Amino acid sequence: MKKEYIIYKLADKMKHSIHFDADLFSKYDVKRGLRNEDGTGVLVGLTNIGDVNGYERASDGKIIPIEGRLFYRGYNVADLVHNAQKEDRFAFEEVAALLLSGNLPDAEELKVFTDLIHDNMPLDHRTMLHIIELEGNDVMNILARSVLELYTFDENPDDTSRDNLMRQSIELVSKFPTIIAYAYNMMRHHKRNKSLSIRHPQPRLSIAENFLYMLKGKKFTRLDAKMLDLLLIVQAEHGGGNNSTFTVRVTSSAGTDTYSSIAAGIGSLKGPLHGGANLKVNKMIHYLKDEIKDWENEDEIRAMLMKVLQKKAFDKSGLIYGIGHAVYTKSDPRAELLKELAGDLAKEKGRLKEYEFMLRLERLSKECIYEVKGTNKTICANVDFYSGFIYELLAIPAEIFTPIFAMARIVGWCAHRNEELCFLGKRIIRPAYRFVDEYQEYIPICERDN
Ligand SMILES: CC(=O)SCCNC(=O)CCNC(=O)[C@H](O)C(C)(C)COP(=O)(O)OP(=O)(O)OC[C@H]1O[C@@H](n2cnc3c(N)ncnc32)[C@H](O)[C@@H]1OP(=O)(O)O
Ligand SMILES: O=C([O-])CC(=O)C(=O)O
Repeated sequence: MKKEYIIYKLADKMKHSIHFDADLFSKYDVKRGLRNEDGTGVLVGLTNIGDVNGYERASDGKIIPIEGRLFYRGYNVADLVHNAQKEDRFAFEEVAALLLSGNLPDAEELKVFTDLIHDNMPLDHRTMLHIIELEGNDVMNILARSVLELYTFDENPDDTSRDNLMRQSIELVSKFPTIIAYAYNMMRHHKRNKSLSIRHPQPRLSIAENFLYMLKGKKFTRLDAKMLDLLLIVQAEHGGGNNSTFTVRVTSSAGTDTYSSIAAGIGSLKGPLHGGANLKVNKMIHYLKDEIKDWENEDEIRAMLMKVLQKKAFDKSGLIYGIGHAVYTKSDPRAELLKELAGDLAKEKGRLKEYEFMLRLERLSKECIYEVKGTNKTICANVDFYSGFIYELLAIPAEIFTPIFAMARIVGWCAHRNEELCFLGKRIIRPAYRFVDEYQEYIPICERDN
């Protein structure tokens, strides 16, 4: 047998060994995807960090859809965003301090915390050299690789005491923007022959400004940086159950080091059903803009969306990216905030026609999903639907849409890791899988005929 053939042979056998009768799930009361029968998440923990509200329960236990609300340490995120806008200041650092510590910092604490972030933004020259030397073709993978490497340069990497965890958390929040900006610039240089710029972070700039500066020098406005700051705030945390944060909690519960756990979270966030959806939305919108001749013709839009849902168009997954959510029903509060911002920005940049096309797509996608899936769950646009459009208006390249999500979510991941490792009564996370195949008698190799 040829070596190449063994791959196909093993894969073919695997095809038969991964089949389960659909009725086995209900027979054994399996919580597929850790979901209850009504689609809500199985309760697996307690947290003091984020609160994601997407529905209420009627007295008969049925779900009542509501407008979504998101709280960080008990504060409504919409209030945090609107106050930052009203006071015309950058607030991602303040939100990071709040999420990591549990308290809104006072002016002195915030200043010292921000100074500490600036101190930690530069990379060890070996990390920087490895980003340049090893190159790479995906910023999320380069980010994960660089985070794993930080273990080597940490003098106390395995210590899970509270002080050490907080030090590591602040260092990670500080270093993510630098790694992402350098990784992207290196990739651009390598893949597109563009000049390579390594700009050092500047001490008096906010994280959002510093990131844009490291990415593209002085080619950004204060308004651009304020938009990015708001995007970072709304993506910083989303409870313990979202796929990447849960990954961080699961790996942390085994007692592994911070860098291994965070690298696992990055891998999860990259998935197109989770944070990677922002890149998919961007590609999907470009595809639809090219394929649909008249952006105002609802029949034409509907027909194309139906093709997407029937796996005949776009990536043939049958998904309309940026629509649907595991918790939210009537609305994702982050999508609502971003929709408003996208409208203002589109007007300013003369791209209202595209914005109106997005609004139309959002409305018609929901209608088409109801029609095709026959689901009675109320669905809405999620945070990823409008974030990519705003990044594009800010001239941020698509390759770093998901990495920017990671730059924000590193805060939530660290807060949850620290909670998982420090709460009294913690347990290693270990759910169960029921074996449903047949038990076999061992067959000596000379008697097998495959
Ligand atoms: C930051 C974030 O992670 S936000 C989410 C980003 N992800 C996306 O935008 C990807 C597109 N959306 C989806 O895949 C889903 O809506 C998820 C993964 C976000 C949530 O999944 P679930 O909670 O399991 O979905 P839900 O129970 O509401 O789905 C019911 C049915 O509608 C389908 N559905 C839900 N959303 C979509 C969608 N956007 N396109 C097509 N079908 C959809 C489901 O596949 C399911 O169909 P099935 O019963 O035939 O399998
Ligand atoms: O909560 C989820 O399942 C996904 C999500 O929106 C996030 O992580 O921001």
